[in-house]
Amino acid sequence: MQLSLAEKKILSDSIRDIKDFPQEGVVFKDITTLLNNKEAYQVLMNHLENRYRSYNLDYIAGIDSRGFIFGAALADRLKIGFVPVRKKGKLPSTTVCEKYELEYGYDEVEIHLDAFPKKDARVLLIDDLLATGGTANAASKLIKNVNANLIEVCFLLNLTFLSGATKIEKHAPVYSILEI
Ligand SMILES: O=P(O)(O)OC[C@H]1O[C@H](OP(=O)(O)OP(=O)(O)O)[C@H](O)[C@@H]1O
Ligand SMILES: Nc1ncnc2[nH]cnc12
Repeated sequence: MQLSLAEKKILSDSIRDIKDFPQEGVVFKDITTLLNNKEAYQVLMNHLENRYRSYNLDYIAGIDSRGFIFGAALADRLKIGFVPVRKKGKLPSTTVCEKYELEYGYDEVEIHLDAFPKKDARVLLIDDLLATGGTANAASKLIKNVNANLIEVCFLLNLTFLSGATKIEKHAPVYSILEI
C-alpha cells in the first residue's frame, strides 16, 4: 500500500526542476521526465491503482491539463469513468463554472452539468501538483455543485510551503504522494 523509500526516490528523481519558468523566481516542477521514464510511470500508476482499488469509486475527475494524464490512466486501470475539469470555454455542453485567483489575476474552470450520470457518484479528484490550491479548490466546489460525493483529492506533488492543502481539506481529505 505505502510506497517504499526506494520507490519515492524513483519518482522524485524523475521530476526535474526548471528555474525561472514560466516567469522569473518560479522553480517549475517538470513531470514530462516522469512520463517518459517507464519505470517511474509504472511505480506511480501501480501505487495509485493499489491505493484506490478499495475505495469503491465511480469516477476519476482530472484537472486540465496535467491531471488528465494520470486521471485517465487511473480510470482505465480501475475500469471506471473519467471526467475532465476544464479551463473555461473548452467544454461543449451546459457547464457550471468556478472562478479562482492566480498569482496575477483570475482564471475559471468548468465541468459539464451532467458529468456524473450515476446518482450519488463517488469521485476522486486528481492533479499533478498542489501549489496555492486555487485550482483544486475551484474544481472541488464544481464536483460538489453537480451533486457528486468528493471522496479524496490526490496529488503527485504537494508544494507544502504554499499551504494549498488547507483550502482543499474543507472539501475532502488530501493525499499527496510526494511533498516538498
Ligand atoms: O495550486 P495552484 O496554485 O492552483 O496551482 C496548481 C495548478 O497549476 C498547474 O496547472 P496549470 O494551471 O499551470 O495548467 P497546465 O496543467 O495546463 O499546465 C498544475 O498542474 C495545477 O493544476
Ligand atoms: N512550481 C510549479 N511547477 C509546476 N506546476 C506548477 N503550477 C503551479 N506552480 C507550479
